[in-house]
Amino acid sequence: MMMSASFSRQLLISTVLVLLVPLYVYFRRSSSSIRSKNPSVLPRNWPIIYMFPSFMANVHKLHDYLAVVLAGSDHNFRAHSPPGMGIRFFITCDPENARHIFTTNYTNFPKGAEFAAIFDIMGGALFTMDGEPCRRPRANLQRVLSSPRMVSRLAACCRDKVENGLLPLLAHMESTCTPIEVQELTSRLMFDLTSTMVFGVDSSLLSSDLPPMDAPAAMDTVMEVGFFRHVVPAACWKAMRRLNIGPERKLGKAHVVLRRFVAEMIQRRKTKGKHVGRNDEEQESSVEDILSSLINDPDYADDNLLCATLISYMLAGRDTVGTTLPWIFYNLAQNPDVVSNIRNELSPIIASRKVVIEGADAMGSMVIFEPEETKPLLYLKAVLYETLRLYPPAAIERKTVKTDDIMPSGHEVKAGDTILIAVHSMGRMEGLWGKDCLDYNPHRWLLQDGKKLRYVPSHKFLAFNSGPRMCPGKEIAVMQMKTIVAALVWNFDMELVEGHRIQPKMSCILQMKNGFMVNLKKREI
Ligand code: HEM
Repeated sequence: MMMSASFSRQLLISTVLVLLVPLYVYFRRSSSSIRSKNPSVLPRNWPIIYMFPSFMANVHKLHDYLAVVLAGSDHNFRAHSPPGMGIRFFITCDPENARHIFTTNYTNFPKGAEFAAIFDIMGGALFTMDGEPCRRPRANLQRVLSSPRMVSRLAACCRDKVENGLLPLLAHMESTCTPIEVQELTSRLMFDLTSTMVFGVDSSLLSSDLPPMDAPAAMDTVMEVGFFRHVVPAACWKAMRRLNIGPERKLGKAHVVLRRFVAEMIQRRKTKGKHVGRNDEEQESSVEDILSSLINDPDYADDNLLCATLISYMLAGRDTVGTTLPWIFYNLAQNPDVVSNIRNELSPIIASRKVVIEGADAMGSMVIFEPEETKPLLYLKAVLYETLRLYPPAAIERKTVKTDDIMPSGHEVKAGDTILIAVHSMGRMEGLWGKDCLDYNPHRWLLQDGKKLRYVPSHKFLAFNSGPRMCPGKEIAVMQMKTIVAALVWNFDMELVEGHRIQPKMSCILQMKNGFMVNLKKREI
């Protein structure tokens, strides 16, 4: 699943080379826009090459770099190209600006044509759409995802997968003293769960023979080359695509793999013999997966659009939860007190209901938790939110400006400007979260001795987006993460493999570059 070291190098080299060619990607600090509290942390503005050296020196740790720059510039930062080039960036992690962009004046800040071009594999799908055309597909999707039948089916699938896939596999690996790469495992798990949600078919990647991960690897490539496309001028990556060289060559192959995967899954779904699409009324009551809600919809008669849409839902479901889970376990491995608190919250459930997993053999019995049982748990939810505050999978949101506007922070933006909303930085600002903003502390989410979850508006806690395009899968994601984390934390102790370095990958999604290696030990309960 992980990007190979050579591709990683190739991506970095291509990024550097392509950035060196056109002068217009060089950032220039607009002196009037920065009211710095600490000018030393801001990118140095060199003659001719502008902020290019600072940018290149930090591109491998872009999110941390942006957090420092934004903390030093009152949460807002403007970067321009040299005069005449017409490239203007406004980078912000100011919640009031986020509210303006995502809600109050939402129609003035579309994702834009360049965003749609960067994610061309999802061309025409909801994810790349803007404005009024979103309304219908979004409403349809929300209807499907919130139907009681779908919700209970997804909960049952998740529970069964934990019981019959995840726990036995972990028990087996533990018994053979095999260190576990958590990110690959959660990627397999979430790929299977998301395939079931999207196609009604389990892709069975989470099994003891660890089958090849061609389609998940292709999805990772979409996100990694998407990052490349974001940071180099469009003309450059488009030329590389025409010539079929560098990262674009790898992306072309990934597109083929993903389209083939979708075609196979549709075929398997049909062969399964379920009623895929009937009359509206019957379909409404029988929707068990997203595909059956689309297959007879005239809006999706075009096979390319259907394929793009199904790929986008696979990415929305797998990438986000699959990326968040390793960060949760990474934080738990370093905070044993948080692990104890989770176990204390789970204990009363065990007292009232215990399920013994068959097949655990010498490992003894294991316990799972029903999604209904973990639903009311507030501390566990606080653990999820605290992880998403510090490690949001979509670390940067990109918008464009339709007509000239003034931000609540007082900054002017012009039609055609690009706005980057630094979601990752927003979770790390002292002014927003207090002096302990960098500490992992789930208690910050709790009130009244842990009896109430603190309300934080979505424009300040942006992990699930905000406004009309807020994530429609939030409740499902929370259910899945609670079920998985509860089972793992209750049944196993987890220890980081010594010397393993954790760092984010250069990607549109906040994956770990080297994965996350741990040793597991079955708990004696
Ligand atoms: C930790 C879990 C998750 C997080 C943090 C998350 C976050 C997000 C974010 C930030 C967006 C906006 C992306 C953008 O417009 O640039 C989004 C959109 C979306 N999410 Fe989620 N998501 C999660 C899980 C899920 C799940 C499990 C599903 C499916 C059941 C899902 C379905 C979607 C869809 C379909 C969209 C597109 C909505 C639109 O464009 O209007 N997400 N999500």
